Amino acid sequence: MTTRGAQVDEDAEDFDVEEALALVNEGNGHPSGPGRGGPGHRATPHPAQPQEARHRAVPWPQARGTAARAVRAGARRAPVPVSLDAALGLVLAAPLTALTDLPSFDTSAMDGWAVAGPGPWDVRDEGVLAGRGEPEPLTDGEAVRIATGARVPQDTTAVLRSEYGRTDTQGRLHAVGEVGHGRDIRPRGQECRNGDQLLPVGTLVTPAVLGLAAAAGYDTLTVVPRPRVDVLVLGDELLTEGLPHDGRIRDALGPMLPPWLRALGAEVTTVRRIGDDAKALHRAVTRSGADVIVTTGGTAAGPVDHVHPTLRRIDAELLVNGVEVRPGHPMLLARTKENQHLVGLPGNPLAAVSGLLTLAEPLLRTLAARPAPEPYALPLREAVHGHPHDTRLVPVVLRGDHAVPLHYNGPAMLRGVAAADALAVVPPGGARPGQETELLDLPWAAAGIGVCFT
Ligand SMILES: Nc1nc2c(c(=O)[nH]1)N[C@H]1C(S)=C(S)[C@@H](COP(=O)(O)OP(=O)(O)OC[C@H]3O[C@@H](n4cnc5c(N)ncnc54)[C@H](O)[C@@H]3O)O[C@H]1N2
Ligand code: MOO
Repeated sequence: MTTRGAQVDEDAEDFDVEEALALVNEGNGHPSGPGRGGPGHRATPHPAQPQEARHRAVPWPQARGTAARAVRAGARRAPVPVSLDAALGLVLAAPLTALTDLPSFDTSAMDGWAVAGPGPWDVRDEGVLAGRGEPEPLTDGEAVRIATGARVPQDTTAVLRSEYGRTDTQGRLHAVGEVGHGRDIRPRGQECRNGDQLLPVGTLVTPAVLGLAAAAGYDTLTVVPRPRVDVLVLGDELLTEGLPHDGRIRDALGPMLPPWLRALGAEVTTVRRIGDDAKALHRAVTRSGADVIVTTGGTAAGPVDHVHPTLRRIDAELLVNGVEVRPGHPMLLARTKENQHLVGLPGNPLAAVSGLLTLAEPLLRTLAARPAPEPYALPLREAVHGHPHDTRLVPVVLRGDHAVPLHYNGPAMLRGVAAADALAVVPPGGARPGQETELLDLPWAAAGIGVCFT
């Protein structure tokens, strides 16, 4: 569980960078392909379970694999050049190739004197500062005061640090100790030559990448744009302010999903609350130009659960119709148009988080060409009850080398996940204390920086 790289659809090879992105990201083995079910994940329903409720649900690893591979050729947005400050968190669609030598001139690495030949040296009156034009060449036996970062004059043999030099009464400079040839000079091209590839296609743009790009002469970077996501929040019972009253509750998903989706690489283009209105849902889905529509609620079979009927009405292709995971088993993934997918998150808030990480995360990762997070496992500090047949996703905090399960992990609760660092993937049947358990990092814990939330 240690390889890194994005799951890139083998079929999505339609623009130049696709092949390179696939090469960069290949071999990650995550999320699972069809073969990664692992022990305990069944491809068929358990005989003890009601068939009609479960017959279409697929094992959790399979659902993630399907979501990662759902993107067809051409569905990813074409690469665009963006200014450096807009590139953070995106993925390079062109290699970062040095536009200059780095350093671009022989540079003093220290404050002191540039010297030519063996000492003692006559010291020039005027020193050399960083950011100035080409200084006069030195002649043998000559020295000049120089600042860190300044251009080293031609024919300099070394830089003598201030603390290693002393001036005699005649003003001549002497070295304290040896001054090796080339000492404390950063030669032009030491880090790279103009045209060297610094970073490949598929690299996530981090703050360090921005710094390197600027140093190497870039004003813009060519990146894979964020997939556009429309969020549709369903439910007549939802309030957008104040206290719950009269059977109505606060909408927890409207505030939670947009920043989380951004953390997963999306550009959230719309957040709409459309109640339990089948017509409004149909209109919103058919008019959406987003790459991905995320709905919340209405996935089950209740009287006002309009997601499935709407998908049938528009003849959408159901790619995942229920997942053997708790919470969140009614989650779904559909292809609504050639280049558009819909992720149906269940309305219970922790079930929605489960759907976000199970279906939206791999789908958005592929669309954004992002590298997959490196899968990892830690032992659990306490036993976790399992579902008899389904995977459970349980909020945990990471303490030392252990994952500590949190309480308040019911499907309608966010109290556990709000305090969590990760979700533990608890296999069917549960996990013993000390059992190594796969962890899905939550964006705020994994990144440690604001990259993902920009
Ligand atoms: N007969 C059955 N009923 C249900 C089943 C089942 O298997 N058989 N599954 C249950 C499970 S599990 C889930 S999860 C929910 C999924 O239901 P929906 O996706 O249709 O969601 P809703 O019914 O609209 O809402 C469920 C629950 O969540 C609350 N909710 C909805 N949206 C929000 C929001 N934005 N913020 C906060 N809370 C929200 C809503 O009020 C409900 O309490 O179905 C079960 N039923
Ligand atoms: O999907 Mo549900 O959250 O298991 O209650």
